Amino acid sequence: MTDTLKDFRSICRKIICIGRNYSEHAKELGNVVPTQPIIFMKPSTALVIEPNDIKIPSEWDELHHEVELGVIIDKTCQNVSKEEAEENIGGYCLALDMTSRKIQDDLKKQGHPWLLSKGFDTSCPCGDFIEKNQIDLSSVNLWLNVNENIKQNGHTCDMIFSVPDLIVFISKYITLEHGDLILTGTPSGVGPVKRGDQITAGINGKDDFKYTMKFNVV
Ligand SMILES: O=C([O-])CC(=O)C(=O)O
Ligand SMILES: [Mg+2]
Repeated sequence: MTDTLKDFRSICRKIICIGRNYSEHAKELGNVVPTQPIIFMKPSTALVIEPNDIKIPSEWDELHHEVELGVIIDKTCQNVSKEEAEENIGGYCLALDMTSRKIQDDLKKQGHPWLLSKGFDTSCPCGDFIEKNQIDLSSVNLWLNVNENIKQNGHTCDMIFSVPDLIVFISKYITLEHGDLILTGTPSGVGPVKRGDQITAGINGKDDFKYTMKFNVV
């Protein structure tokens, strides 16, 4: 792992996101559980870091919060095998996939891409680099509070497609590069936030490792 990866938020060239990777979340929005990963992207301009705010675009009233585990790619790779997948991971981060559910629903009905609903500026709040050895992929807890009320509390053991499976799938079609970020999907409990709300999110990893971040919604 090279040192520049600690600064992944400024070198990241692409953010690849997974949709419906937890069956409880697929069901809560009335979607079928996928049989292969659903992928979409956010532009790197979607990234926002503390102490900056999540900005709801002016014509919209609310966004949905989705807390997710972010995987940061170390080595540029294509066509990765399941055995090699782990070697290409440089570290992790806590991330939010902020979504205009109303816009996404309208786009879905029309069969259009989701980009506008999920790729606007500040739609990807992201925490600091987390060392690989702090995370055991089979037992990561992700949680999210809105105004001190718990809304999401999930475990990566409930992912439909594991992180290695996702790297195998994506790298078959898209070259993964140093600093790329993969958002691995949200557990259930997504819901609205409005201007004036505060989101606190956290990740609990190995050996009491804990990381939290806080964002105001404006
Ligand atoms: O908008 C959605 O429900 C798809 C998605 O990003 C997720 O499951 O994390
Ligand atoms: Mg998501």
